[in-house]
Amino acid sequence: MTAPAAAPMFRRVALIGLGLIAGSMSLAMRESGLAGRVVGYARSDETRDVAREIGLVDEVTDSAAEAVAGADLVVLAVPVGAMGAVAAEIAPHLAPGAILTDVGSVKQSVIEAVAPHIPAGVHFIPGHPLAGTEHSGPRSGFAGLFRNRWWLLTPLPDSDPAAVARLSDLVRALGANVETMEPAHHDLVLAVTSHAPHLIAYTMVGVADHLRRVTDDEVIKYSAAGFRDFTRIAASDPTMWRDVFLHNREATLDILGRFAEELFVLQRAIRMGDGQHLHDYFTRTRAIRRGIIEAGQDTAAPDFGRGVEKE
Ligand SMILES: NC(=O)C1=CN([C@@H]2O[C@H](COP(=O)(O)OP(=O)(O)OC[C@H]3O[C@@H](n4cnc5c(N)ncnc54)[C@H](O)[C@@H]3O)[C@@H](O)[C@H]2O)C=CC1
Ligand SMILES: O=C(O)C(=O)Cc1ccc(O)cc1
Repeated sequence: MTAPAAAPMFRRVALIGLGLIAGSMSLAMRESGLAGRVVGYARSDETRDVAREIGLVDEVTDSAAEAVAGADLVVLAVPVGAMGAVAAEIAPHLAPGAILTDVGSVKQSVIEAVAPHIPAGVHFIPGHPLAGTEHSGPRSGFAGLFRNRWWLLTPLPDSDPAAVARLSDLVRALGANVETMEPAHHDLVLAVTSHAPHLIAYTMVGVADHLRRVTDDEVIKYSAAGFRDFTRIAASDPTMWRDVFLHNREATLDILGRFAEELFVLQRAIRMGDGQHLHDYFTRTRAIRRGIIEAGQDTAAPDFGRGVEKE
């Protein structure tokens, strides 16, 4: 539950894309009266139909232009590879003085794709909630998604501080903690904490899938906790993650290079029977986990058991 708001912070909020993140924003904003009206648009008929059926927003429009007309807050919540095209489509219809933000997992490429389309007088403030699950689609959202999670904003050098403050207030009202960051730094940090780990999980599940044939499905039957955690991550939306890797290429490749080097060192320690090295290494990594728990930032997403509903 988010805290009830005395008065709406935005008169009309337009959500472009109606999946996990937009749906969760809508549910949280409506639950606590943060928006006068929440309107939404998604590209596929099926997603719009589901959103209407479950009452995800106050109104589902049949075009992005209709959704953003008169909105004082517009949120782009589509895969990062689609942000530029959506921005070009809505740009002529944005109201002067509106705040435009996005929730994409990558920041530099989204800024490059979106900013050139945005008319003067509209405040573009890129953002990224560090909150999510492996589920996607209009049925996957829930109001509590952002509670106690970070929401990073990467304002542009000429961003209006009053608009940044207004968006920060909304994000806090959704239950999140706000921090501002340089876009390039964001992309490097997220490559370490989210993007490379997702690729490693995808790879591990792929390896197990290959092995299935030789182990007669035992890797599935006897799935222990470690592997199950990987399968949760590797069930994440293929379109979203394809776009993340293609649009945070350099940072992800840098981190994966470092990962491979470390892996070789550990492989060698195993081959050489160097138990001291392994023990020292695992002692250091355990301290990192403990630090995360102590900081109250255990972001392990619970399994909400929702089906994956694609657009
Ligand atoms: N899933 C997660 O855990 C998190 C995702 N993000 C970011 O948030 C954004 C949205 O992700 P989700 O809500 O998880 O995705 P989702 O797959 O649940 O929803 C995406 C929505 O965008 C719509 N869409 C796709 N292309 C479109 C286009 N060209 N025009 C209009 N609508 C279009 C789809 O119909 C769908 O409604 C992505 O950029 C992702 O990187 C950020 C934090 C966490
Ligand atoms: O489900 C998980 O474990 C996540 O890591 C969710 C997530 C996915 C992508 C993001 O950009 C932020 C958070």
